[in-house]
Amino acid sequence: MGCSVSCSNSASCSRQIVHSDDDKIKDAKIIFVVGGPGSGKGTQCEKVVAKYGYTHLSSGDLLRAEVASGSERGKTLQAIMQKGELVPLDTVLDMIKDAMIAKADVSKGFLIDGYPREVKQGEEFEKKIGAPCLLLYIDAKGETMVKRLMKRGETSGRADDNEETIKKRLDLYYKATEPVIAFYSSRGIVRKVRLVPLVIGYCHCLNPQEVGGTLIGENGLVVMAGAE
Ligand SMILES: Nc1nc2c(ncn2[C@@H]2O[C@H](COP(=O)(O)OP(=O)(O)OP(=O)(O)O)[C@@H](O)[C@H]2O)c(=O)[nH]1
Ligand SMILES: Nc1ncnc2c1ncn2[C@H]1C[C@H](O)[C@@H](COP(=O)(O)OP(=O)(O)O)O1
Repeated sequence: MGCSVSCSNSASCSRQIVHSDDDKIKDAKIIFVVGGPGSGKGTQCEKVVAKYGYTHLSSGDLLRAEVASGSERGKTLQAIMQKGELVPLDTVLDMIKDAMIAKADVSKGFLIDGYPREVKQGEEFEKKIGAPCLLLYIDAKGETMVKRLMKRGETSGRADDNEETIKKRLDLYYKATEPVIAFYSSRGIVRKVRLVPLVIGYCHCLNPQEVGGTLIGENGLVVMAGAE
């Protein structure tokens, strides 16, 4: 919801200044988090949130919440997601925007996980919301992603964590999402995150300069630890 403020000098000013919801997020710090299915986007986002207090918004989680609500829109989405396909751009973008607005007053910045899935999604996001300052690209081998998702599928209850749909999601990732990385690389804002085996505690594999100083504090190092 927007709020409006009237000009105090009504004699000289009859104009109303309207602060819309869009204004609330227009200067928000935005970090896209991109990677294949099961690459560990959600896992790494949790670590960044724990350390830096950013707001984590996963497009997949937002869509699954809509499905769980039982709404008509959720039913349509479920059918698409079960097949491992992308839902319509406007739907996912509206959901992300609403979620950002809802958190705008308390957020230090947003980790947008699972978006953009294709270059067009990035372009539309920038038109409707704003530009990202960084894109974290979580890199993982195809066979690693498949292995993890098959394992996750044993307990996740996710209709798309099965062999056939995982393969389709992976194919779509290579076809549609990898070009996103090339698109933002040309702007110099992509940071490729290679997960290294976690032995004990955190692995400091990126430094503040490498992430442009945007994600972290003065002495901090970005925490990105994982394992095959
Ligand atoms: N062995 C291992 N497993 C991991 C690592 N990171 C994540 N996982 C597991 O791999 C699975 C996928 O991780 P997620 O963080 O959900 O990956 P995601 O990219 O968000 O996946 P989607 O939700 O499908 O987009 C989960 O079961 C994680 O527990 C890692 O570094 N090593
Ligand atoms: N930005 C986006 N655009 C369109 N569809 C999306 C989307 N983010 C998620 N979805 C849909 C299609 C995906 O197959 C499904 C699950 O997404 P996800 O939770 O990010 O998992 P994954 O990355 O493993 O595919 O939700």
